[in-house]
Amino acid sequence: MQLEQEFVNRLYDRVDALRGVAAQGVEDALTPVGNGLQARLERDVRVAERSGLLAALNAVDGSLCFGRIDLAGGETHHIGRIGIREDDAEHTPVLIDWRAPVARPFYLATGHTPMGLRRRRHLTTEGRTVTELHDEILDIEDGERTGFEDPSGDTVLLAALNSARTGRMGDIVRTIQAEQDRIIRAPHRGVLVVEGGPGTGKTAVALHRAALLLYEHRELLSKRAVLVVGPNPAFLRYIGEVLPALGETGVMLATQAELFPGVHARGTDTPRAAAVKGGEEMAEALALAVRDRQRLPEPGAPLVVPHDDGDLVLDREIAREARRAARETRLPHNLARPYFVFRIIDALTAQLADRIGADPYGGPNFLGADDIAQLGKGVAASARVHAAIGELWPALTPEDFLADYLADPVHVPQEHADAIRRAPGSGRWTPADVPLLDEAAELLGVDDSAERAAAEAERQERIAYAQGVLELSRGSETYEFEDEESEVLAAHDIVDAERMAERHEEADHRTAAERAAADRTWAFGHIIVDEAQELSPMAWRLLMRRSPTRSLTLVGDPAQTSEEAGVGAWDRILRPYVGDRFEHVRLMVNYRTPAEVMELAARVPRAEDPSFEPPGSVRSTGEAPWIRDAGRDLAGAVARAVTEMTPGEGRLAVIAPRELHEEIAAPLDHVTAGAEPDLTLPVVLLDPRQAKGLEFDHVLVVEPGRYGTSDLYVALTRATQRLGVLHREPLPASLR
Ligand SMILES: Nc1ncnc2c1ncn2[C@@H]1O[C@H](COP(=O)(O)OP(=O)(O)OP(=O)(O)O)[C@@H](O)[C@H]1O
Repeated sequence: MQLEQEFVNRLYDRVDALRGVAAQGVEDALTPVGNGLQARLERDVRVAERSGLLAALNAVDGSLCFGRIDLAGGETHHIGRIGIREDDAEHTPVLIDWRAPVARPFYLATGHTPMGLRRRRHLTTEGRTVTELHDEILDIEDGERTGFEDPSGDTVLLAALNSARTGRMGDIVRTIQAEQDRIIRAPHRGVLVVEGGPGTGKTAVALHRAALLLYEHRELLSKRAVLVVGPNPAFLRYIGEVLPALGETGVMLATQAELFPGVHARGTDTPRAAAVKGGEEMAEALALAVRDRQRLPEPGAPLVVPHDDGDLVLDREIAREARRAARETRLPHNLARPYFVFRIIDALTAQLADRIGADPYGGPNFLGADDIAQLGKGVAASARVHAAIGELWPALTPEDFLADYLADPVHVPQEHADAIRRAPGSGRWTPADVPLLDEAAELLGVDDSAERAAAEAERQERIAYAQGVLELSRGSETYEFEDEESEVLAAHDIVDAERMAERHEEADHRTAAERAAADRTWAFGHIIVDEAQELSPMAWRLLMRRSPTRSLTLVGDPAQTSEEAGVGAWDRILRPYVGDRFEHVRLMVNYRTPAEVMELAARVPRAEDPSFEPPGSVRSTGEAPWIRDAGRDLAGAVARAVTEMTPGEGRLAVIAPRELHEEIAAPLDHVTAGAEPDLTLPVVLLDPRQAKGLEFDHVLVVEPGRYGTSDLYVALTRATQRLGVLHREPLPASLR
């Protein structure tokens, strides 16, 4: 113990030194470096790099080192959250990053396959103090004993599983199990589907896989960022500290509702509406609806546009020809629009020229090319002409287009249209609208020609300015050199005005994750989707657009699926995007829910599928879950149960249908509830959907008769210790 403590002391000395260097580095980098643009740019890069290092060092404080492996040859390696090297010429490793290949036997070695190890040691620390050691002998021949032998081999794992919950998920680097390690390190670069029942560590594994990918492909991924998509904001907050604790910060966490920049979708849909909006058919329906917005005047009813030189007649033929030409470009609606506009203006100009310059005796038109160009300018400048064009081929934003579409949904069966119809201006965007907005944005495209023109104008201005600077530098040369070959290099010799202007453009200092959050067309380096079974086909279309390289880890459990639009079979989801080039792995051991609780929970899916088998629990508590009739006073019964179950340490969740929340919360002190409850408080009130992916020491499920099968299964599998069920209404058959 003493030796390990000395090692840990040395380690923290080194960390403190590194932290000092990093902090100094940031400070140095922040001090002014003169006006040189290159120097400024380099400084910004240094600040970003060094503060990243500083953040990583700060994040991993506490249980920095958690393991040691002793090799048969006598070598030993300490394993930790990040790698640390000595300040010597060789940069000798002192602490091995858990992700490094050298660390792998720590997770995989067994008595059967010792992988060259004699011994594996788990170090438990509190702050910087070593409090426990647990050794496993992996070489049976080895007679040496340390006095810290752990005959069961899983004391550290069980302690982690039994520890009180904090309301925030922790990392599992100390105790990653072999089946999990294989998934975390799966070399597969494409789509990996991780399936497993409740509590099998799917989320933990996916996050550690992200950390591993960031470690192995740092160069690429720190530029492209990793996106983690989860089912709700509470869940994202619950898992939000795992990657920073592993020293990784280049990650964007988002729910579906946040995946269209500029829109925060807080509205709600009926389950039916969400299902329809999520259906594949919507892609085709929206595409057709966009085409519908490319109109022609009715036959025999041309648009007549008053113009200084006489009325212009925009008839069906002119519009049809312009529309054909614009559609032929195959560009999105807004980008094809200029082609439509030009054709119409040309046709109307020709019409005007014919009228004005026509020779009454049938000779050639009187007007020359210049006259016609002049007429064209007049037509192009006419607001009325543009208004008429706008009626036929309007410039559309995704938001306006979708609001119009939802007011009167077309190209879907009548009953679907009825389910999603929404009066214009009523209601807020919903999560199910987000993939539709994204689809619309794809179909419409952004005609940024105006902004680009403005940007170009600004660039020209900068060039002109730079030109001025260069002229000045020329002017200030000494006369002696004026007529000779200059021997002095001046600014204008090295840079031309354009390059100088470019250098003046402001560098973008945001992190990749920040830039990604603001950019709808961002291509992420890797995407993790938790509770992936919840996503609709339309949501998959959105995500696949954000992952052109198809580098994804998908996590899910079909038995916990609740959304009507959720697609059961991975194959059906993925085939359109990657064919059969995806890997599918399963986790089989439940680390969360004790066997007693699982036995009860499994009755729910089994009522529908008698062959259903849940994952096996790794531990049991000896405490059976209870089911009680609450009598008349449900809220009172809940309050009594809460008092009885509230842990000294740890967290209790009351899971109840939303419509009962007000009644239940009334007699409870200090309960947190609502759309974004604070999971770090001792008692939290959730509806079944909010409970997805979360876990608590104790769980009280209220009125289970009102839940769907999968929601009830989710609710019953959230506890790490005790489960109680309270009901006033009849129980579902599976729990009777
Ligand atoms: N190897 C491990 N060591 C310690 N704890 C672990 C390990 N694997 C999983 N756990 C713990 O088990 C619990 C369940 O893990 P996780 O939430 O990742 O499961 P899940 O499969 O995503 O569950 P669900 O589908 O029910 O949401 C977490 O507290 C996690 O930290």
